[in-house]
Amino acid sequence: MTRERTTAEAEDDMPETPGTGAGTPARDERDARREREEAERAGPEPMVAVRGLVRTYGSGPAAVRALRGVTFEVPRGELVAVRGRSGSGKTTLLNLIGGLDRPDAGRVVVDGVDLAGLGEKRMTALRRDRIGFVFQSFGLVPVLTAAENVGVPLRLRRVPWREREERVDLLLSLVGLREHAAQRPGELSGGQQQRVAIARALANRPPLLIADEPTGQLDARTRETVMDLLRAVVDDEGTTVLMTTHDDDLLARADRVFELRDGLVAEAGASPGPEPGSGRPPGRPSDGP
Ligand SMILES: Nc1ncnc2c1ncn2[C@@H]1O[C@H](COP(=O)(O)OP(=O)(O)OP(=O)(O)O)[C@@H](O)[C@H]1O
Repeated sequence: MTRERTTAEAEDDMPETPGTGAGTPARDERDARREREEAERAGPEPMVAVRGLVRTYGSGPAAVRALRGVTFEVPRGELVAVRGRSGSGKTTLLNLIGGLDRPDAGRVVVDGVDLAGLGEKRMTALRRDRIGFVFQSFGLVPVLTAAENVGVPLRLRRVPWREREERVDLLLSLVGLREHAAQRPGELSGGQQQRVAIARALANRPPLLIADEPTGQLDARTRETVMDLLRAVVDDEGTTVLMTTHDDDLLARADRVFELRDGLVAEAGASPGPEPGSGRPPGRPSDGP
């Protein structure tokens, strides 16, 4: 396939004139333009870009090298799963991407923001506004009702009462729990609690939802509902979801699966029904990279 020559490529073929050599302002401008054009050709920037991530716990002979140079990307609008044996570093990886922990080396860019450049205040704001977290243990406040739990992130952002009520109502409908709005976590099943946690994570309309073993504590039937919900969050809400899981059924519903092994990551496969033109082969995730 032929494509039109870019301005930078056309300029490259032009004879050098005095004053346009390497290191000159004209050359710098040309390089910058070429980078912009390459970025445009490469398409939208990923929701998450991780480069050479290293995280070691402790030091000396007892040191645990949880991540030894992890590089991967999470494209926007996909349900992406990370799997790996217990202790392979999945939670460590999510904590670094979610800004809950800092790496020893490497880069994490979330929604175009390089986390390394953020102080604690801006990191907190990024976590609040751009990332929703869902944990295996739900993390709901026991004394608050389902509706109040979902409304917590909105209160933190001082969203006015009426707008808050509307958003909470919409979110509880989305997760199928409108009828349970006034119940406290202790009065809900595990699957219902996880759905409240997902609704709460979506309260601030984060572009990225991070979920650590979201179906880990659930029985088969409630797992199904939560899996449907995560798929709907991606397909209907346009949210990007990055999750860790051991659950084969959930892995099969992911658009992309990465495997963490020996502190490194490899793409393990894609689920059936790739997007037209994505070039990804159909089929369940393979057993290894
Ligand atoms: N705070 C910590 N201090 C010391 N070692 C840690 C700490 N957190 C994790 N580790 C170690 O780092 C390695 C990776 O742990 P991590 O929790 O990221 O794995 P995981 O893949 O999420 O495991 P699981 O599936 O069991 O949750 C493990 O060997 C673990 O023991």
